[in-house]
Amino acid sequence: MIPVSEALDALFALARDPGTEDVPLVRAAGRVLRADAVSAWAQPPFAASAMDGYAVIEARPGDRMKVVGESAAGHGFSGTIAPGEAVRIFTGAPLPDGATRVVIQEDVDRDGDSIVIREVEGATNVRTAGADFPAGHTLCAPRLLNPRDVALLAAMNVGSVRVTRRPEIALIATGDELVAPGGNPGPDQIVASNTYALHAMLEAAGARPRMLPIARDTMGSLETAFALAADCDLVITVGGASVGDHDLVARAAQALGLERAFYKVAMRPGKPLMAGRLGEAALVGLPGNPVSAIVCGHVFVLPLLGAMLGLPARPAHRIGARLAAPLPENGPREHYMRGHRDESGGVTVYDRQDSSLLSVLNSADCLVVRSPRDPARAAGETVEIIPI
Ligand SMILES: Nc1nc2c(c(=O)[nH]1)N[C@H]1C(S)=C(S)[C@@H](COP(=O)(O)OP(=O)(O)OC[C@H]3O[C@@H](n4cnc5c(N)ncnc54)[C@H](O)[C@@H]3O)O[C@H]1N2
Ligand code: MOO
Repeated sequence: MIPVSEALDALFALARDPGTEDVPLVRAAGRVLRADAVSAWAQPPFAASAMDGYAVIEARPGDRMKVVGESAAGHGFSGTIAPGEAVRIFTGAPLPDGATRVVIQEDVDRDGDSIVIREVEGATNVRTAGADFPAGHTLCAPRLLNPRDVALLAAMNVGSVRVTRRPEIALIATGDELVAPGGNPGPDQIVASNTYALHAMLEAAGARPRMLPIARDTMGSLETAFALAADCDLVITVGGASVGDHDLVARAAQALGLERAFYKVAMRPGKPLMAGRLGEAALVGLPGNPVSAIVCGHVFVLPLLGAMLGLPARPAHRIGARLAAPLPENGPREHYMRGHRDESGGVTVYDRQDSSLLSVLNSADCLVVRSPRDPARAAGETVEIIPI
């Protein structure tokens, strides 16, 4: 058994770049930017009014000015303003040449084609050219693009971006006992569940998961499944990873030339995790117990996907949290305990931690990480959690 950190490093070493593609901006959120995006222009590109009012060259209360034209958003004033003149102006409109401030219309009395200034604020109500960002402003790669990035890229007049291609990831549930959800389980059968969680997690994290037919516990069925996954960047099997007579995944993969990186990790749940390289693809063999597979999804598969996408190779993000109830001493394996947080952020772990209990995982909102042999912890102590 190897420690979790070693297993993660071995997984990162298996990550290969799936290449890049260009996508229009409406498809960019959630993708990883791979080429710096540079703005060819400044924003705003011209000095603009921040308010509706009158553009003037300085002003004092009591000044009377002649209104010589109008500047609206999209239709500027073409002339130059002179002392004693004002231009009617609206929010977002270009500031006329020569103007230095905008007096808001609430502070002005209009009298035919003249105005009389009643009050002058401290603010000029002018957005200078480039006040938001200058020409050359750059969004640096690599970066996981969020909706705010997309807005900035749009303002930068970037219509499409170069991003990492979505890795193709095969999901292979294995086991004679499994039927797909909505099917008709026989007397000794159950419904495959964890591959559905993994599919959702991978899709949300930027991959293109491919749910393959459930493989039976035979070498032939497993080899067929691997053949269907031959063009994938990553192949994930679930189940058949342990030491039982019907646990054939490693044997089938080895027959196809698997170069194994590791087998068995000192963690709970997830001990019988296996990984290696199978042809051009990375292979991760997850344990079958539903909670084990999903915990390994958070601890190993999502960080591996992040590395494949070109993001920094790092473990699942952990934060500190206060224990709302005590914890017993931990055993020899790193433990990822299913827990939940109350309104004040205090964490309690569930009494039942068996790795078959999906209903407990479903109630949980975090994994409390216990290092090997972590001593008993009192309520109020801080522990590390992975929000899920
Ligand atoms: N003698 C030993 N037995 C076991 C050990 C061990 O060290 N020595 N390890 C245990 C641990 S820990 C785990 S985890 C499991 C992992 O076993 P496998 O990866 O071989 O998984 P299976 O035996 O195929 O299935 C385990 C369990 O999970 C159910 N399952 C499998 N796939 C799915 C799926 N896609 N959706 C829902 N449920 C699934 C399966 O029916 C079993 O109940 O081994 C322990 N045994
Ligand atoms: O490691 Mo198993 O994944 O404890 O149930």
